[in-house]
Amino acid sequence: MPPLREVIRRHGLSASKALGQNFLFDHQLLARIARVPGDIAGAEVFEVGPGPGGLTRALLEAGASVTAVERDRRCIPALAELGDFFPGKLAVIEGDALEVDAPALFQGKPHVVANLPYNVGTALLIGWLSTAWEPWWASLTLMFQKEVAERIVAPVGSESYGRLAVLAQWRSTPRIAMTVHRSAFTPPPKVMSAVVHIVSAAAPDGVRLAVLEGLTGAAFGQRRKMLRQSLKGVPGALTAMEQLGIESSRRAETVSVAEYVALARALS
Ligand SMILES: C[S@@+](CC[C@H](N)C(=O)[O-])C[C@H]1O[C@@H](n2cnc3c(N)ncnc32)[C@H](O)[C@@H]1O
Repeated sequence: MPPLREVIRRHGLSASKALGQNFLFDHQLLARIARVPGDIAGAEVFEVGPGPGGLTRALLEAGASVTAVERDRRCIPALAELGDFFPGKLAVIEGDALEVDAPALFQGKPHVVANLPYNVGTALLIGWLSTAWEPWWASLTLMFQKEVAERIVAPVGSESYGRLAVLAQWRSTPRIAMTVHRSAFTPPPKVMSAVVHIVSAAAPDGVRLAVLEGLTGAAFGQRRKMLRQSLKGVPGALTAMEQLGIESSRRAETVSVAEYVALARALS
């Protein structure tokens, strides 16, 4: 296979700021990211935003079958060329990952792997955590700016703890698998990055996601306020808090994921 930098030069793939493009070239680093989901030999992988295909190569080299969605038309010929080295193992779809019906693309449960611009990555993550449960994916391995990764894994009581932490933790287990220095990217972004790995867990019984989201939206919408104030507008919340022994003078960031789940169950 030709070196990645040569592919980029030949296809004129200068990084586009508008598309949030920061490319990774370090072969060892890419191989480490491809190992985060575990042994993917023979497994299906859904890659979002392959760009010139650095991570795609690493996933294919690890033995996966990759279906990739890329929005930048310029990258498609370079990805097709990569596919020629792994016959039958790479399918590329030109399109917007926010609009693609991803579950329909797979027979089994794919591992999802993505290095995306942060706004797109967060929107997709929220969608992937909000699907019917058990989810259609086997695991999520996603690059984020470090601060967003910290919000996903944040423990109760920490500054980063909020709606995203509760959504990511109430029926799945997220962890930061590795941090990635900004200098690893071309061009380097302003901030550090981290790879988050998420596997699903059993959903707690009797809890509706919409109710949980309503609660956390209200509570963290006014995170400095006491719960008796911030949850005043959520029907039944104050009574449920009392029944569950959750002090109404507490603030949103002191309420654990299990306590939000118990409250949502009482209101579901
Ligand atoms: C940060 S770059 C990463 C490229 C490559 N995966 C790497 O690690 O070097 C993000 C990629 O996502 C693509 N992208 C951005 N928004 C997208 C969207 N909504 N759907 C699909 N791809 C998108 C960009 O064109 C770009 O190729």
